[in-house]
Amino acid sequence: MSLGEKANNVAFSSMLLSVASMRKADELTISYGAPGIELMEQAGRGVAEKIMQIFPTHTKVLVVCGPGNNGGDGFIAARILLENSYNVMVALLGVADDLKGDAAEAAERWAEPMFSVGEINLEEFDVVIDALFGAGLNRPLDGEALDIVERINAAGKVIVSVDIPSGISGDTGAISGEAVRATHTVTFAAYKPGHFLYPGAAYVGELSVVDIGISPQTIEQVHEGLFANGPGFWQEALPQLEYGSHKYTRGHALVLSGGITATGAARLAARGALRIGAGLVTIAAPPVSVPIHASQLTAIMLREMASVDDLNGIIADKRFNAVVLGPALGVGNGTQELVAAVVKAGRPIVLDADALTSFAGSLDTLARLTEKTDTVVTPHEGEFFRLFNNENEILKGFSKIERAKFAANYLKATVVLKGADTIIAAPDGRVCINTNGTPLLATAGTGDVLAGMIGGLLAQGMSSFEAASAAVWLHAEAARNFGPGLIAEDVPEMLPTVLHKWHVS
Ligand SMILES: NC(=O)C1=CN([C@@H]2O[C@H](COP(=O)(O)OP(=O)(O)OC[C@H]3O[C@@H](n4cnc5c(N)ncnc54)[C@H](OP(=O)(O)O)[C@@H]3O)[C@@H](O)[C@H]2O)[C@H](O)CC1
Ligand SMILES: [K+]
Repeated sequence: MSLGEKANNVAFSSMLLSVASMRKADELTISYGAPGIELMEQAGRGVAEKIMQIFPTHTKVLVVCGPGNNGGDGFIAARILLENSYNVMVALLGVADDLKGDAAEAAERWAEPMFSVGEINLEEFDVVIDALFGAGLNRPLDGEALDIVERINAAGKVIVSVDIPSGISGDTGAISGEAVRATHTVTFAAYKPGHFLYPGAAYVGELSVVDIGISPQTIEQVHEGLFANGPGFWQEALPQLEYGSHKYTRGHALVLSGGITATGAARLAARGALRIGAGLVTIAAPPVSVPIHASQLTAIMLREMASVDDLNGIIADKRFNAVVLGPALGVGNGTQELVAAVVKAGRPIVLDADALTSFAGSLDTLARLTEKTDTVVTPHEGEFFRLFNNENEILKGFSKIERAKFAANYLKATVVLKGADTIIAAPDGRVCINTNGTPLLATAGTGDVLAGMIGGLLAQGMSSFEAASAAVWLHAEAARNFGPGLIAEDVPEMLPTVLHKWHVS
């Protein structure tokens, strides 16, 4: 696929750029002959056009500009709005004479008066454009910078942030002191990780990206393997139903069940695997649990598993081509042995919950297993800490992305580090940041469903990183489609609606 085609391919639009790679893209584009002020003109125009799309010309707009190129974008946006008969004023944090380079040129092109942020009464305006800080934020806001951000937040106006809400780190989403709570954020060329990582994700408001003349080739060239999760990223990798499909071509997922008081988790996982499209799903359960399952299963099949030998007997059948272990399986050596048996059989596996906690304190034992077969592990923060707390010295100060990458490399597995901003990290260094997280999922059993959904996609032959990314996004989308009152049992049943809405098979 040529880069040009790639640019149209939605997966391309999923590429995220770090602040450093964005700066490199900027420099490369300028070195190819596009003057920086031209990029700034297009950035400022993108912001102005967002305002003109939403607000009528009599809207009173205040552009608050910072001391750098983020402020430069603001001057351009102000001039273009004025040229389109908008009622615009500009307030500057700092001194116009200190402006340098493209920002100074942009200020030159704003031929109207410039006020200081101290002179401005925010009450007089309808919309505030936050052009204070963007990629160049390098320390917590204080003094006048903090004061104007607090005043902007307190004014209760519509706020459009340029590139990233001022005070938010473009790379981590962390807040430096305080940050602008934007209604809209307009960014350039590509989204940044800080747009999707909390708390930043809660400050951006409605997010949009505008092309400022940085070519797909350049973006591809500086891209460091960071992706925004969504259908655009994995849609092409999803198993497609063909006329020749029959249940065996759609794979056979096996879910291991816990004891008599903990059978629901396996049924939730199994249902998730079936609904996401696995042709067949079987639960392997200890004898005491068999009658419980038998009375509640219909399309999902059931096998008795009294011992590891029984499990070996079951997975000797090569048609079982993905295994989900963990949901309420029990914590201890028994579970470690079940994991070892499935690894020996060489099938793709999903390790969740107890299958991870059983290895707390013996991370290397787990790593020696997970490196042997295609593995997805799905820890939430607590399980992650229990597994990696011996590595705490190394991980101290690591961002969420860096922790997920460390774990993926350590385990040679795809790591789904769950949370409001779930991170999916592949052993090869690629990282996918989820973009549709919802607190609706904070209810018992939704993690079991997710583990099953990943297993169901692995059973259909999808590779781990894409399968985990697709399952995470579809799982959250199903919850969003259901809405308040969601319980785990509802998630699999909402999948058909989501799969249909997003035209995925
Ligand atoms: N291709 C692109 O991405 C383009 C981006 N554009 C815009 O440029 C900004 C980045 O501009 P930059 O000048 O690098 O930095 P900022 O404008 O974000 O910050 C300005 C300066 O502010 C100072 N600073 C940083 N943090 C603080 C703080 N907490 N309090 C006070 N001052 C702060 C810092 O200077 P110092 O000398 O004080 O360190 C910053 O340099 C990007 O976000 C886009 O909006 C281009 O316009 C188009 C192409
Ligand atoms: K900003």
